[in-house]
Amino acid sequence: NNSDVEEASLFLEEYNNVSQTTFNRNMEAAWTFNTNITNENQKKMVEVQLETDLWQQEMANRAAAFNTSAFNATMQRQFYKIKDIGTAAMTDHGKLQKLNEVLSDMESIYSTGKVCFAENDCKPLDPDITRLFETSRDEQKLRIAWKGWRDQTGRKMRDLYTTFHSFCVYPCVCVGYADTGAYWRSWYEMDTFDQEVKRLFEQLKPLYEQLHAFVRQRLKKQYGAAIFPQTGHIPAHLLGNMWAQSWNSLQDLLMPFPSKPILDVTEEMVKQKYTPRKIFEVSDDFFKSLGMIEMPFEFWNKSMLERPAGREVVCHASAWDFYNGRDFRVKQCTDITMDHLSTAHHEMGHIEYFLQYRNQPLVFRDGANPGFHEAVGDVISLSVETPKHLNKIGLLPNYVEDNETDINFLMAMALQKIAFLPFGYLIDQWRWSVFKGVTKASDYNKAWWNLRCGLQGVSPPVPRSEEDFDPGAKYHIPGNTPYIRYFVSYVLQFQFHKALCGIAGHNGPLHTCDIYNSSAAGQKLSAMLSKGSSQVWTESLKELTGQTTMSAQPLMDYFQPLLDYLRAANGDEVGWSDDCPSFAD
Ligand SMILES: C[C@H](NC(=O)O)C(=O)O
Ligand SMILES: [Zn+2]
Repeated sequence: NNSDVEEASLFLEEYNNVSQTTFNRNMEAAWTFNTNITNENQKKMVEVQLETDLWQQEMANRAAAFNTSAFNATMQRQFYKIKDIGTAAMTDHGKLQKLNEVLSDMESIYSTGKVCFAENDCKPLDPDITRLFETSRDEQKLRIAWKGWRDQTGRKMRDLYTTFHSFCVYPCVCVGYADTGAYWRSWYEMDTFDQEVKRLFEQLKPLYEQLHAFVRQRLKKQYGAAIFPQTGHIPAHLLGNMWAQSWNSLQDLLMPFPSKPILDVTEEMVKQKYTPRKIFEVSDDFFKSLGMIEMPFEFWNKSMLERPAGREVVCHASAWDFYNGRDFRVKQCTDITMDHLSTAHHEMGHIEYFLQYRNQPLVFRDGANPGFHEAVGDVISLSVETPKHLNKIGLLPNYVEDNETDINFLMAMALQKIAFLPFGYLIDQWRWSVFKGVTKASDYNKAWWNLRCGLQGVSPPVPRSEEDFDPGAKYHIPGNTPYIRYFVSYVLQFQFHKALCGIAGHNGPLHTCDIYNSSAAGQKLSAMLSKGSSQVWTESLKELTGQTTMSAQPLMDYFQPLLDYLRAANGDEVGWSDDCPSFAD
């Protein structure tokens, strides 16, 4: 085959030109469906997706005709990525079409799901049911909504997911991999990746157990011990979130020192008449303060920053690269809450990454690994959410710093970051076992609740069975978006934060650091982001932090003062038993 470097360069040039228009067209069709869910838009998206997959197959086949062994590392990496196209490699085009249809059907069921409290009283997840979980302390109403959401989403997807699943086990359609899970893990370019995340999870478990014990004890006071199972689990509908994945909306119940000012600035945002646009301008301002790239004209012109009236949309927030170096958008049904301020930073972090690597060859316009992409915005939020910064931008007017507010702040951050860890870890534990064929369709829900009970210490508030399909009630399962990336991000973002705080000249504990206005930090971060996926992520990590491995140490150092407080407050009432209460066999 062909080892001619000249021809190889011409092929890469052609690929980089044609791929921009091919992927741009694909993103536009997906955007049209995501911002207006209709049968016609769904059909069009599936059609364009198939055409894009087939184009990728053709390019992969042409790339395979080259012998790259004598090419330089960058060319070799580009050829590798052009050939590494996952499920798009499926040669049975009928099956490929069916796969894309099943996925879009599940996405549609999830995004149009509503919880009905009465005949003509049905509410969507965003904003209504999300607000209910954040603000209601009515256990019965929460239980109805918890069950209703799962009846209207997961329960309706079980057969579709079983069909999807049949495409993803061995012989995997992702050419060259044992199954789809193996393909997804390959993006981390280390064959010990699953052991690495397991090691990190075990290392962080003691922090989670202490937080879980403290929250359980407070919630028992709030709701009475009678509705808590003897096994030590926390009923999942009481944790302020539809999936019990972040507990920060319970701050009013959980502050160690309740006499001090509350750190949830939602009320102040509403009082100051914040709009969705204002929320994104606050985030844009932070990136500008670091000397990074500000949001371009198209971003403000073409994003969907709030839920439109009169049509169905996919409300789960996401950031979009239209692969032409100019057009980048966020789609978010923004509500005026602190959680959405944080989400806006998360999504804009993706856009900043797109902007930083927009001149890379197309196959390098990606995160160094998927966890990097999820971490960018959250790193900025670690500065924004400090009381010092919230005070600076006028959202926390009467704030006085002392030891008690310090612990309160760490508790607020732990309810976001520590609470998330087992959830961020378990979703792909479940999915990888499904893709491997270890978890069969007949055990989907049992395997799910074994993980939810075992790792997260939560229990279902109503009995579950294999009639249900609770994984389908979480966006990323019907959306087929890998999830371990968020667990990786929650570890990496503290490593990034520690490094950037050092560069910004911060003195004192990590949790008081705010890198706002530090052009030195901005330059260092930009330099790393601009590399995209052109080099292995350990090189990118080294350029930013000096380390070449993921480390939970910065996260643990950040929360150390809280851990000391929790250990003293909890005594030995810590942990839960492995058996899963109220799972009907
Ligand atoms: C943590 C994850 N974030 C995201 O999807 O952007 C979630 O919302 O479940
Ligand atoms: Zn994200």
